[in-house]
Amino acid sequence: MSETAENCTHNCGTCSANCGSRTSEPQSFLEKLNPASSVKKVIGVVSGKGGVGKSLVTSLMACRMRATGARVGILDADITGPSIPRAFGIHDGVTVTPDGKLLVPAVSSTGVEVISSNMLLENETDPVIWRGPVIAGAVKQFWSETLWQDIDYMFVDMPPGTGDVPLTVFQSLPVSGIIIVTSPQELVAMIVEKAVNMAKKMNVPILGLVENMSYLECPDCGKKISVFGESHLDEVAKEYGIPVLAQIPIRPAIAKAVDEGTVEYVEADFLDDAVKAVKEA
Ligand SMILES: Nc1ncnc2c1ncn2[C@@H]1O[C@H](COP(=O)(O)OP(=O)(O)OP(=O)(O)O)[C@@H](O)[C@H]1O
Repeated sequence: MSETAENCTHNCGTCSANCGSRTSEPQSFLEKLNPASSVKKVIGVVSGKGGVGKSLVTSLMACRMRATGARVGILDADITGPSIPRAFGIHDGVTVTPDGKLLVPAVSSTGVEVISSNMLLENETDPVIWRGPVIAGAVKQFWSETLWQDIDYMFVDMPPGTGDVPLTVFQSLPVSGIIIVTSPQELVAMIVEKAVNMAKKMNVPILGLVENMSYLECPDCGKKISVFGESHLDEVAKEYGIPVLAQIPIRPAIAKAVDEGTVEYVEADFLDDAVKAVKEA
C-alpha cells in the first residue's frame, strides 16, 4: 500500500493525503476535434420553443461574422428540424475526405461552412426519425469527425428547449457563450430563467438576448408596429442582468430570402451589437 493511501482517513474534508480521489480531475465529457481541425470559438444559439427564429439568427450571425473576414462554420444541431442548408440554398449531400475518415462541410456562396443532418439524407425532405442517443451521437460526430479547417467562429443551431441534445452539446463542445432567441409572444421571463439555469449548470456564459419578430415596419410611413403587443424584453433582461443584443423586425423579405436560399444577402445591420458581443466573448 502506498504511503498516501495508508494515511487516508476516508474523509477528504479532514485528511491531507494526496490520494487519487483528491487529485483526479473532474470527469470531462468534452469531445476532441480531429487533428486536422481547429475551432477558436463556439457560440450556441438557443430558444425556448421552435419557430421563434433561432435558425434565422444563427444564419444571419454567421453571415455578418463572415462579412468581417472571419472563417465561420455552422453546426446544425437541430437534427430533427434542420433548416440551415435550405436558408443558404445548400442542396448537396455531405462529402468525405479522400481517406473517407472525415465529413467535409458544404460551403455557402460567401464561404460559410455548414454541416447538417439534412445533408446526410437521401432526399432532403425525408424526415429524421432517429432516437435520442443517435441524435446526440450525430451532434458529437458533426464536431469531432468533420473537417473544420481554421474556423474562427462556430455557431451551433441548437434544438429548441432544454432537452437531451442541448445538454449533449454543452457537455461535448467547448461552448464560449450562448445567445438566447425569443419572440414577443413567448413567456419570455420563463424561457430566460430556464436558459439561465441551464447555462449556470453547464458553466457557460450568456452573451445576451435577441428578440425576433419584435415589430413590423409600416411600408408607407416606416412606423414600428408591435404586432404581438409591447415587448417585456427590457424588464426581463434587467432582472437577469443579461444584455439585449438585438431586436429583429418581421420582414417579408427575410422570409422570402430564407425560402429562396439567399439568407446571405439579407441586410442585417440590426445584429451589429450581437456580432460585437461574440467577438468579445
Ligand atoms: N424576422 C422575421 N421576418 C420574417 N420571417 C421570419 C423572421 N424570423 C423568422 N422568420 C421565418 O419564420 C420561420 C421560422 O424561423 P426559424 O426556422 O429561424 O425558426 P426556429 O426557431 O429555428 O425554428 P425551429 O427550432 O423549429 O427550427 C422561417 O420560415 C423564417 O423564414
